[in-house]
Amino acid sequence: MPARAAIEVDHLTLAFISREKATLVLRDVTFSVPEGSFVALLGPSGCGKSTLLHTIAGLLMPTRGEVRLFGQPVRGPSPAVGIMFQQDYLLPWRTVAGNVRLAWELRRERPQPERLYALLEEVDLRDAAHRHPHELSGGMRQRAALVRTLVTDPAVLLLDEPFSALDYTTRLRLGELVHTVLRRHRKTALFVTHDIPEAISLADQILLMGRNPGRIVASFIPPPELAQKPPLARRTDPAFPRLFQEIWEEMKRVEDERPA
Ligand SMILES: Nc1ncnc2c1ncn2[C@@H]1O[C@H](COP(=O)(O)OP(=O)(O)OP(=O)(O)O)[C@@H](O)[C@H]1O
Repeated sequence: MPARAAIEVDHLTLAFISREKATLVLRDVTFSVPEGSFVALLGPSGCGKSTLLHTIAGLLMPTRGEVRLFGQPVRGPSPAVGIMFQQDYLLPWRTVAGNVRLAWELRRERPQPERLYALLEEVDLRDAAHRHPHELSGGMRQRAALVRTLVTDPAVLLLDEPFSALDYTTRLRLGELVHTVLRRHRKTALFVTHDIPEAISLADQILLMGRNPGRIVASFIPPPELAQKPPLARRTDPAFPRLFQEIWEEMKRVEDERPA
């Protein structure tokens, strides 16, 4: 039986309206993300990827169309959604454990120390639980942010370029780790990136957006021999450069196109 849709974006149009003008940012965007899958959103700068993520998170309201989570229309922020950003937004005066506990505090829920330490263990941060953010590397900080996002058990994760501030090796390692952890916890993820290899190495499906206005222009599904491998192993599979080439051709076309 096919997986049910965790996220449905249904003919979504969004314009930012001020007293002077209306800026159409997203036009008629339609796609769905099956439960438990990892979908990457690629597209040129300014095409509306973050705006789309914020709308799915219930932080922006559609001008037309609808977003649904597990069949329910999104009317505002939901506990079913966790977000990870490029910046970790850790509070400098709190320890790693204290930052993670904040996720429960904001929801007025009782912290669960066992769950906290199990997740820290899973991302190899158990020994850093009582350190402050300034004592951590960039990769450790993002791992702490991942635990803070996961600890309240959201079904859906929205990841807005969470690795882009990291050095290359850390970025590859963290991609592998996030993929493993999200699979293990059966999370659904929508992941924004500018990086085609990153999208191919992580995703079950890759959506390419065009701009002016933002819309979905193409969708790519990695072949099974690629999709069944973990992220780093995908990069050395012969199918990898073929898919890269296919996406790159389409991306060049999107980058060069004139406003619609
Ligand atoms: N509050 C706002 N009011 C007016 N325009 C906005 C607002 N927020 C974003 N925009 C515009 O919407 C467009 C899409 O922005 P968005 O940040 O979603 O793009 P993006 O694809 O995530 O870009 P990048 O890849 O550079 O992060 C841009 O042209 C931006 O200037």
